[in-house]
Amino acid sequence: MEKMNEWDHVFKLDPNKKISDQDLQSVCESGTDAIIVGGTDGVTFENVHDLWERIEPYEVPCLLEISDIEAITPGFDGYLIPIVLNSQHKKWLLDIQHHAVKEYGDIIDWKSMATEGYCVLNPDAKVYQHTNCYLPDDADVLAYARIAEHLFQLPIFYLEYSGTYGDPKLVQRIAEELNQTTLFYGGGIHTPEQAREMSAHADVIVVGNIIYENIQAALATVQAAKST
Ligand SMILES: CC(C)=CCC/C(C)=C/CC/C(C)=C/CC/C(C)=C/CC/C(C)=C/CC/C(C)=C/CC/C(C)=C/COP(=O)(O)OP(=O)(O)O
Ligand SMILES: O=P(O)(O)OC[C@@H](O)CO
Ligand SMILES: [Mg+2]
Repeated sequence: MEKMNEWDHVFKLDPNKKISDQDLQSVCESGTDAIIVGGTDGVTFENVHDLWERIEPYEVPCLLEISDIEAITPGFDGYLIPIVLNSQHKKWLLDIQHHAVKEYGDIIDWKSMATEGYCVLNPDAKVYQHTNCYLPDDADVLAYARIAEHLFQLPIFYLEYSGTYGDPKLVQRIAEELNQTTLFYGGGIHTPEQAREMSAHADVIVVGNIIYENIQAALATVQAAKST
């Protein structure tokens, strides 16, 4: 499995969105530490496989964030398994994962898997609604971070604001708390200033939607994160 604790910046590509060959090349050769392929809806075996085939020729590590068991495609450098800590439904915390392991446990290469403890903080995000989250206050988030590190010993705690820029003070507070668990921050990073601000606290920043809106702005986040 890739050394995620050495990363600063990753791009997240949504298999359900179109990207030109030129933009994909720019993303893959940007100097980002890795590409994560993942999205909440419309993720299929076909669109994941198609995107993987286009990224595979580049040197950048490429991981699949599994959101649908039907879309698992072999060949990725690693696989990220989300669990949504602030979901109100056990389905998104344990049941889907349990079903997958019960079905495929004999063939899983455990070394290529890493679990992400998501804490979703934007009520307007698709993932928030899809996984039936509630909005935790700062004390709740701190407790989830402590559970991630000390009780579950998760490799990744993911502060997810998908679609909107989050609260740097909260990210700072959570970063101060985590030692072993790698802190991912994702959501609304559109400028080098935002990339720098969140990189000052989070171990890894995740840049997603801006790739599809303004490729030059997306690319500018890489150096910003790496220079912090
Ligand atoms: C060949 C090979 C590698 C075999 C492997 C064997 C195998 C079957 C392993 C499976 C192991 C396993 C335990 C799998 C679990 C599978 C699973 C379905 C887990 C559920 C994950 C989950 C809780 C999904 C919910 C949604 C979620 C958290 C998605 C993450 C992506 C995300 C937040 C995207 C951001 O949203 P976006 O879609 O971009 O939103 P916008 O469009 O609004 O931007
Ligand atoms: O798409 P954005 O808002 O950049 O968020 C990135 C990532 O955290 C989404 O899962
Ligand atoms: Mg997205």
